Amino acid sequence: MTVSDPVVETVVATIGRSATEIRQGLIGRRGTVDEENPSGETQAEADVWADELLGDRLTGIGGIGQYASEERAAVVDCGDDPATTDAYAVAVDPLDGSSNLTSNNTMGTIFGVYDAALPARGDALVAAGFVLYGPITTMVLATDETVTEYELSGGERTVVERDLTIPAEPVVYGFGGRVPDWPDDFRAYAREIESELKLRYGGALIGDVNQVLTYGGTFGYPALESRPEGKLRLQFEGNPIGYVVERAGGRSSNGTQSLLTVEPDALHDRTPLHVGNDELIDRLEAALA
Ligand SMILES: O=P(O)(O)OC[C@H]1O[C@](O)(COP(=O)(O)O)[C@@H](O)[C@@H]1O
Ligand SMILES: [Mg+2]
Ligand SMILES: [Mg+2]
Repeated sequence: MTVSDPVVETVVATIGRSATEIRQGLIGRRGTVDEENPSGETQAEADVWADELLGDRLTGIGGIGQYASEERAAVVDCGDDPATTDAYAVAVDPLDGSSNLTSNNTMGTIFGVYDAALPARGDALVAAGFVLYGPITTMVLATDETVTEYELSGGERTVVERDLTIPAEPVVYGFGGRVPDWPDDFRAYAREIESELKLRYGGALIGDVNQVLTYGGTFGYPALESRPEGKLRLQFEGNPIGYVVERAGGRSSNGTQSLLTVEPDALHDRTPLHVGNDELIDRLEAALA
């Protein structure tokens, strides 16, 4: 099943084909480099390598005017200006959860295709999705039309689930950050959820969100006492994940409003991030109000 917009389809196909190579290329790239990314985090060799690989390929696609990545300070202009033409901008988190390379746990690649110049609001997304490097490599893709899950193998993208929706009955939850660093109102909400749902936390947003999409429930990386702005990045993580979960029938929130309506100030802005079944996100917002 292909996407009807040919530019979006080319982006998705390019990321799908690159995923097999990225997965293979992780071998021998589990160390860190002596550099920090624009968020001040130590880069893994694989972060830098995956960003270069995706950057080279995505900037060459006709109809793509900007490329931005969690691993680069500035937006790369690579075609017409998305602000004034119908070119799109692509933003990626080349490797999400790359600290999991050390322990050989799940990681992902996140992407968003924006019909606006970056940084942009999430409601300017025309498509977003992620690759999950689990026991098998899968992709979840959301467009205006639907959410689809694929298996990726040998450069092929095979549909495994059409019209993916979040199950109505929540089962799992995962919350990031250290408990003593959680604000009191979030901690009180978390205590309730802990007594209702089953804990799943793997340290890669993609792995944890995919469990929520599979079983129902919620994932949150809240505002912390030490970091009120949260940990995750709006353009590269919050917007695309919020878009996928909302398209799948759930909700996203920064604590007070949909992630897709947050006005960005800068490319590497962070945000508290909450996604999941709508009644859980309603409860979260009520708890933080
Ligand atoms: O180590 P912590 O604090 O649990 O943080 C885990 C979170 O950080 C991240 O690893 C950040 O993503 P990156 O690896 O792309 O920087 C998320 O995937 C994950 O949800
Ligand atoms: Mg990430
Ligand atoms: Mg990353």
